[in-house]
Amino acid sequence: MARSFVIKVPASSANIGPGYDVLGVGLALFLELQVRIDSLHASETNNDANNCKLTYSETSEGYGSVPLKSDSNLITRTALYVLRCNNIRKFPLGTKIHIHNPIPLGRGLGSSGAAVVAGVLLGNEVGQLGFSKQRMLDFCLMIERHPDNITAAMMGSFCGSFLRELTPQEVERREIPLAEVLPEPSGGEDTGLVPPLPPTDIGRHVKYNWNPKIKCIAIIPQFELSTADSRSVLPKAYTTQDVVFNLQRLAVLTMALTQDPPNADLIYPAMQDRVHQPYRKILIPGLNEILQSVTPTTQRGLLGICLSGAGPTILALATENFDDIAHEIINTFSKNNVNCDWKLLDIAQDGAIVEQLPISE
Ligand SMILES: Nc1ncnc2c1ncn2[C@@H]1O[C@H](COP(=O)(O)OP(=O)(O)OP(=O)(O)O)[C@@H](O)[C@H]1O
Ligand SMILES: N[C@@H](CCO)C(=O)O
Repeated sequence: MARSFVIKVPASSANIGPGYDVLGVGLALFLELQVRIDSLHASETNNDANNCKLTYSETSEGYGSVPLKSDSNLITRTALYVLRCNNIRKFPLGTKIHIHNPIPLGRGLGSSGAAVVAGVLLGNEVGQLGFSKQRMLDFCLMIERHPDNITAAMMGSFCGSFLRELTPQEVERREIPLAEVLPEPSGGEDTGLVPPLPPTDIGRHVKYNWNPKIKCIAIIPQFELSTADSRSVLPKAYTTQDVVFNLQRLAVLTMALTQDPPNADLIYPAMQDRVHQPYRKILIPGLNEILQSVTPTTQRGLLGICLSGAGPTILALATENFDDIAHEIINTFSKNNVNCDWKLLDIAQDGAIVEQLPISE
């Protein structure tokens, strides 16, 4: 019998200033997969080694560059990893997936986190594995090995998370090469390898409140910066002073963003950071000037400003005056020869969801 369902996963902004690899907020901009499984039309998916035909909407971010073979696309590779951990080698016969992706790639809005979360939900759903969201986080964290974007995309809202310490045996299961977790695109024969199941509860998280008056302005430069490149410029060690600087602000910020009315005098300084932004300035022309010059004093309604995730997007939190704030930042970027788009985004409260659709012949 045919089955049809939709998977929706929000974009996310990680770090929020001092919360490097800790804080993440889900944003109401959704990666969407329309999935149909119909074995009576299996011939349509015959030319894919894993029984899966992928299409990508023309209006999506990454159209033309995102691979559409199931063993190379991040979403379906992730789903295959989940299936293979559970001894299922392929998608069910006649699986068709149409992807619509409005999340810009490599900009600091959690596109890869959303793709990984979507892939794990897809594997869980097509394999009818019945995993909880908490268990699905474990699979995600085998692939994207910091929990901030992943947790916000899976759980929604404003989250704080950490990776728990693993036992030596669990580390062995977690430290297997990524190529074994996500089989390399090969075009060759399935090796039959069964990857180990991930340890349980790798990631622990809490959801904080978020004052709904606080809106997210994302100013999105028109160039990509991969998370790997943006992490490569960070130091291996920090001074006690810089660590304490961030910890103090992190503790205050999580509560400050819940308070009503939001207090810019508290939020703005609590969003300062000494762990990642200072080092990433060399990769993002104009970042230094923007972080220094756009303040609640210069911009009515602004509460705080930071790099979104690994950048290059800027996240400005504000209660009003969104257009002016965005254009002030866009103008500074443009003086540095960087063109931008911008979006005003609400918080995605619920995180990733699967909606079953009525069966049609
Ligand atoms: N919908 C998608 N389908 C397939 N691959 C995707 C999709 N979204 C993202 N990717 C892959 O993830 C890469 C971007 O990941 P990267 O971690 O560098 O940036 P990001 O997730 O957008 O930013 P950040 O992690 O800082 O928020 C893309 O180049 C692409 O390879
Ligand atoms: N915390 C991560 C988020 C990007 O994936 C970083 O800043 O590198």
